[in-house]
Amino acid sequence: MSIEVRNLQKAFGKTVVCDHLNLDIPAGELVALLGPSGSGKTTLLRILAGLEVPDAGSVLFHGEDATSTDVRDRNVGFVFQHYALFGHMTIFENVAFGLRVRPKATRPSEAEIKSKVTQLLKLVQLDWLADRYPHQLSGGQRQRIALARALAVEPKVLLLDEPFGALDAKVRKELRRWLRRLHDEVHVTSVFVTHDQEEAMEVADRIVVMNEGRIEQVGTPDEVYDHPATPFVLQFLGDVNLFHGRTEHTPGGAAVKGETVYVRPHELEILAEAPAPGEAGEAWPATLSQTLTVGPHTRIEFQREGSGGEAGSYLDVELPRSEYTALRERLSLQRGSRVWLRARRVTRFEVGQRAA
Ligand SMILES: Nc1ncnc2c1ncn2[C@@H]1O[C@H](COP(=O)(O)OP(=O)(O)OP(=O)(O)O)[C@@H](O)[C@H]1O
Repeated sequence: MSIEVRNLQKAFGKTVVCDHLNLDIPAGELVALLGPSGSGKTTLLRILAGLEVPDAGSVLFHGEDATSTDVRDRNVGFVFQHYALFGHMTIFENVAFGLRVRPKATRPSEAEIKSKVTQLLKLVQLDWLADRYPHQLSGGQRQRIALARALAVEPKVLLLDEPFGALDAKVRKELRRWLRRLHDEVHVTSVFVTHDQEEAMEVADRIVVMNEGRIEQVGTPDEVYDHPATPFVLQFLGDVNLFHGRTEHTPGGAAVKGETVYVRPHELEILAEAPAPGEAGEAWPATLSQTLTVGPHTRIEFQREGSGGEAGSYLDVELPRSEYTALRERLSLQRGSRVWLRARRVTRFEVGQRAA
């Protein structure tokens, strides 16, 4: 089922949490709402669910206005970060719950419930845990059961709020891939909230980047990473080095037009000497100040040289560990080494600002 959000507004007191939001989610997509804490992701999700009422605007499910439809009639499934399973029920009964509480007319038979729950437990690859109780499961297993329980009632839309937030890094990673595969099997339109850009990039078909109640950009993971629409998106999706580019005074001198140049750490290469005049790419002289190796990557911190206002500021370069080791040998790199850093790729944004 497709979801459309039209001109949605919501404020808590004076805090505007959803600021004229417009969004189209085609049926069957897996979409991530990504943004920092307080950007309005959860509030948007709760409005989609019918747990929160917007001040203005509308939500359409499959083209029909669902803004005032009760949460029970929206046919949505939820999975939350701390989605407590019923502790006194077995895993099987937890998953069966949504089917058993249906009104008699639409309640499946006992045989149908058994077959459906077994099928769902197989889908989340935990059928061998059917007779256990929630406290006997790991956190990751519990979240998979929570998903099976949400899917049991065949929701038209699945809403997940930081579903893996409470789990440790390794389990989170496993569950992300698992969620992606699961979605490829069931194809239910799904929206999940996360503040983790890696999680969004790895799992989602499309990412909605939110900031201060507004949508900054909607796009595939590649689109938002390679072609960020705003400086916020660029900076939120990964580390970046920042340079202040040229500044122009507009006629009359009332306003200053500037430019900021952004380069990601893995887009900088280390050269022993200044590039020859006319060679492509911008380059900056810098001094190596320290290196840090974490797993397969080495992060090398440099300080800019020169006499401009940015002399002394730090620049990060990131290389695969083996590549850095080879380069260190070749250029005899050590703390204090003077090199040039050349950008393979830069992103520029104009900054229009009033002159002081
Ligand atoms: N019921 C409420 N009453 C008052 N303020 C609220 C309420 N719910 C949310 N807020 C405020 O609205 C803003 C957005 O909250 P929301 O939970 O939607 O953001 P979020 O992007 O999901 O953040 P997080 O990642 O921290 O959950 C926050 O400033 C929050 O304090």
